[in-house]
Amino acid sequence: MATRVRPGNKRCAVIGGSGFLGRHLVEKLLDKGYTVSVFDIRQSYELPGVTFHLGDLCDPQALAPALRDVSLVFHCASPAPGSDNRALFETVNIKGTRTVIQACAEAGVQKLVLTSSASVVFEGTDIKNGGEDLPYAKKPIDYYTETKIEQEKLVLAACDKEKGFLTVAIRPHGIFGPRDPQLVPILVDTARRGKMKFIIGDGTNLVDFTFVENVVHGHILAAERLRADSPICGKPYHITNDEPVRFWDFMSDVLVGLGYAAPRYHLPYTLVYGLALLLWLLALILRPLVSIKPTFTPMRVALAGTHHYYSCERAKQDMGYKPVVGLKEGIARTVQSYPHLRQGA
Ligand SMILES: NC(=O)C1=CN([C@@H]2O[C@H](COP(=O)(O)OP(=O)(O)OC[C@H]3O[C@@H](n4cnc5c(N)ncnc54)[C@H](OP(=O)(O)O)[C@@H]3O)[C@@H](O)[C@H]2O)C=CC1
Ligand SMILES: CC(C)=CCC[C@@H](C)[C@H]1CC[C@H]2C3=C(CC[C@]12C)[C@@]1(C)CCC(=O)C[C@@H]1CC3
Repeated sequence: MATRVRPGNKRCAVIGGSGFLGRHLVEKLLDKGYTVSVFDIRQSYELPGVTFHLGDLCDPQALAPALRDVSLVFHCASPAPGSDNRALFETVNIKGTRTVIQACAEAGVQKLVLTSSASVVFEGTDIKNGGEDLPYAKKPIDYYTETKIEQEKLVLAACDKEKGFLTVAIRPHGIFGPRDPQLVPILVDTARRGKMKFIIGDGTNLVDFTFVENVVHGHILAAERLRADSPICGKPYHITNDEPVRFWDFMSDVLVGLGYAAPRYHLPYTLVYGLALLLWLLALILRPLVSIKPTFTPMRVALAGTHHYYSCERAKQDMGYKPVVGLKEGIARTVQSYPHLRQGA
């Protein structure tokens, strides 16, 4: 076990710092006077004040140099949720997170902030204003969620005030913003293929979409409030925009902002879910022969057609969280940042 790094030093590490959320987090940490060590499987940019360490987080020897002299670690690396590679999720999110915890202990790190996900309690059915006391999903909607649950449990259980190792988990939901590689690109691709004409269900289902800077703000607040006498030790926190919005209004605002038509025609939820399930089964059966990647997976239909929004009351109370960018402004800034995805570009 290494000696403890001087508490409060402004050196931190961001595991997954080359990714969408990770890079926004790194930029804000630099603004706040931290020096940052990024550990990632790839390097996607260069910035003064940032040292990159490339490697797989499952490899303790690769991780160690990134955690040297660091008192605070953010862990926001994960395989992309769209993958159906169960073994990869298990290796990176479960085994890899154990490695991260062990490497933190060996390096004398004092605080670990995990990026979890609000979807750890989502089973594909309505959640309205869900609190952190909801049980973990018994039937998680996919391997990604299944392994995010185990990852969160591992990190929270590792919180040990006696040993001076403090942990907390941030559960964001539907992160969006400039440079997001998922939400806007998938949406625009679907629109360009002429498949964004339909609204699944009656279109009134409310969902949280969270602007990336609010997610970053929640992470940094949690890190700075994480002390042995703080109520946040070993707990999960929902971080949202605190403005649930109709899923289809959000999609329409982004689409219209980029010059595409908003979806108009309604399809019954159960019909679309049933078809998605059939297609998923067909893709599974035919997998040895052909690779089919359906747009409408059961998971996506559930995300698009149910209520799932979460209360961030606990984060407000325990860490003084308040979103720093409203939804309308977040959408405007996001739309503006994708000139290459505009209709006709
Ligand atoms: N985006 C969202 O809406 C939400 C995200 N989250 C969580 O937030 C976190 C960040 O998500 P996001 O920024 O969107 O994801 P990204 O995929 O953009 O970022 C994750 C980064 O981790 C890297 N990575 C993956 N596997 C490894 C590995 N084995 N070793 C080292 N680095 C690795 C990725 O590299 P590569 O790209 O090459 O795989 C990528 O650079 C994740 O934990 C995710 O579960 C939670 C809720 C919602
Ligand atoms: C709220 C939340 C958890 C958002 C996460 C991001 C993605 C899961 C969504 C981003 C774009 C969405 C999308 C669909 C499903 C959910 C997303 C992938 C559809 C495939 C749903 C069915 C359609 O009619 C087309 C949609 C395209 C965009």
